[in-house]
Amino acid sequence: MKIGVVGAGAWGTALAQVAAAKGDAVTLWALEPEVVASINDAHENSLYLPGVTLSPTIRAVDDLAALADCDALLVVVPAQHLRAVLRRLPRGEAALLLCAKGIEAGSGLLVSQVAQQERPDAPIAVLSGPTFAHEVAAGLPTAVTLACADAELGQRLVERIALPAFRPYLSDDVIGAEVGGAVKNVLAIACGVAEGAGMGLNARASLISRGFAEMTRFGRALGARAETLSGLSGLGDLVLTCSSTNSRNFSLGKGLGEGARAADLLANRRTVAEGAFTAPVLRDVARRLEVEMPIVEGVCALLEGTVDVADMTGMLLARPLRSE
Ligand SMILES: NC(=O)C1=CN([C@@H]2O[C@H](COP(=O)(O)OP(=O)(O)OC[C@H]3O[C@@H](n4cnc5c(N)ncnc54)[C@H](O)[C@@H]3O)[C@@H](O)[C@H]2O)C=CC1
Ligand SMILES: O=C(CO)COP(=O)(O)O
Repeated sequence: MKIGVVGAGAWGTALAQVAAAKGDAVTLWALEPEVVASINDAHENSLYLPGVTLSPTIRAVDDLAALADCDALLVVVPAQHLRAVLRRLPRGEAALLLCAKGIEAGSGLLVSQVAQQERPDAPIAVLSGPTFAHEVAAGLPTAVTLACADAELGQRLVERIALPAFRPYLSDDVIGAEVGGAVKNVLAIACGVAEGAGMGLNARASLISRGFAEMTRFGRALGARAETLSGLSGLGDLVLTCSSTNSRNFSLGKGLGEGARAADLLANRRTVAEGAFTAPVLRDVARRLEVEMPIVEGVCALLEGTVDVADMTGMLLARPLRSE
């Protein structure tokens, strides 16, 4: 199975390294010419994954047409750019393994739903789970969810990307795998806020736990299965992302908790904090589905600057007492 990777940020580069680990050639499309040059000349992505020596079998390209002969494409561009990039991909039979975590602004669609609209004939799968890119690139033990409605294709993809320290678990719940990855980014912002404002570890644990209840309610409303939400791509990724400043979303929240404005924290940043883009559209979809998501509502209000940290905390703590 010839693999191509679309998007050479930290995660696309780490996944190219995974796909190349068995010695196969991997074509990696990068948006930025300096990333193409850095990978081909120095076997390093000095912009997005500095310090990692990449396999020499990874060839970076700046032209999406170079992916035309691939059997499977790992699509790793941020959720808000996915539709535009899919429109420019060469037509073909390649399976799309979608690796971004987010909900598209405007449409309110999950990544697989965007891909189905743009590439209705392409077989689709989703890769998600607790995966900091630099740890995967360093070969540290990692387990992920690979979700695909077509069990045979899913099995082939699992076997193609599995490594001794990179362990995919197969699922047929595509929506469930995506909901976890999209929602946890918003909840990680909330946990970062608690960290930045010095609220303590009890607060963080409560946000993870009550946030998981929000994720589960939202996922169930979209048809996700409960066991997917409590698996690697749901609870697993929630715990990872809510626990470390290695997470861009947690770090963004920490800055907010310390009193910075969202616009200042987001200005001129090169790396993506998907939760900032997912939050308002997640809130809108949840309201439409009549799913209660008070933590997500609070994160949105803080990002929009309509409340400060004290207001947000007060609003969450003053909600009516209820059973768990
Ligand atoms: N970094 C990580 O540890 C992980 C990231 N992800 C997800 O993977 C996706 C990509 O994230 P990263 O690789 O971390 O990105 P990154 O933050 O390292 O880099 C930003 C990426 O956005 C691309 N980009 C910027 N403007 C663009 C445009 N107009 N069109 C197309 N691409 C554009 C850049 O070329 C670059 O590839 C996100 O959805 C993220 O949530 C998932 C798992 C782990
Ligand atoms: O998705 C991730 C880990 O699974 C990466 O999280 P951040 O995008 O918050 O850095």
